[in-house]
Amino acid sequence: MTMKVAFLGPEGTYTHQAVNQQFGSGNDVEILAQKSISDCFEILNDEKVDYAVVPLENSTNGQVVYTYDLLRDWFLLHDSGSKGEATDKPEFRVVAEQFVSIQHNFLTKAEKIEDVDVIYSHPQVWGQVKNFLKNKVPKDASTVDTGSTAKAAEKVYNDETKSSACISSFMSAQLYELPILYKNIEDNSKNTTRFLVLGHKGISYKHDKPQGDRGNQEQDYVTLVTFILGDDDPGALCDALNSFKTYNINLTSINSRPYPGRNWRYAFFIELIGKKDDEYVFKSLSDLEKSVSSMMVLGSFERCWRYWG
Ligand SMILES: O=C(O)C(=O)C[C@]1(C(=O)O)C=C[C@@H](O)C=C1
Repeated sequence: MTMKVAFLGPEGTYTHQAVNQQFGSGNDVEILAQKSISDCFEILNDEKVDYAVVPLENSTNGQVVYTYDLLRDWFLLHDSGSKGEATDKPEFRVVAEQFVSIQHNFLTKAEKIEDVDVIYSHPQVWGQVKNFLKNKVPKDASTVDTGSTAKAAEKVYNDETKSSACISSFMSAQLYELPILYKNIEDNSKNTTRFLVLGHKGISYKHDKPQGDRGNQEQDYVTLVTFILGDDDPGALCDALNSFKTYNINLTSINSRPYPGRNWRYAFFIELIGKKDDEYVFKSLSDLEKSVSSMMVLGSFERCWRYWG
């Protein structure tokens, strides 16, 4: 049975590569490119696809804030921009993760970089190629954000002036027949982006076989939780996080995003090691319950073998 997978498109994005890693590119997988990360959430919620793959964070410049804000809106507010409590929560959850090594290339039809006056790419890219932008790009060239790195390649492909360029993947260079003027221009050679696979059901289809068997160890599972603190008590966050210590829960990361409606109030995202079902999280974090006004388990899933490099 064909599996339908939505992803941030068009084809050639790094998210497309994450889809290929997770599901393969056989004819049992139908991929549906979406214009935005938000559209990936919408089409999954409408159950028009089985899974949606979205970028979450990058090892060089951190959070993909668009995705964090969508997780907040869908799971804590549900109706983005609303000030009240979340209405009906979505059925889908985070069911897997992928890690893609991000090697950026400077693609253009121009003969030399001095002829380039505009550079397109996804906003997440600029922070990953700071040295290249500072040392190689003409000072009067402008940078323009696009919905994805492949969208940037599409724009350069359609540009007759030959004075535009994009920072995109090798796959985009091939798909949009764009010459690579500079290869691997990322600041950090280990530049990696983490992607989430969202779905209504677990990953029953394991294409991405790990190399070697680690066995079912605690650190082979990750649980993502999001919550909003209930009041302005300065100790509320410490109390909340202390409950993780009390229950000996291995907290690996905490992120935050503004919580609409009240300045300087935040939605928190925490990551725990271990396979924790909702009941365990809510039960063992009961102390947390006292200090939070809303909490959701975004998913509990297997650690992708690529995490270990
Ligand atoms: O634009 C793409 O190609 C994407 O897949 C999105 C995205 C991102 O949002 O982080 C993914 C990896 C890179 O860090 C740059 C862009």
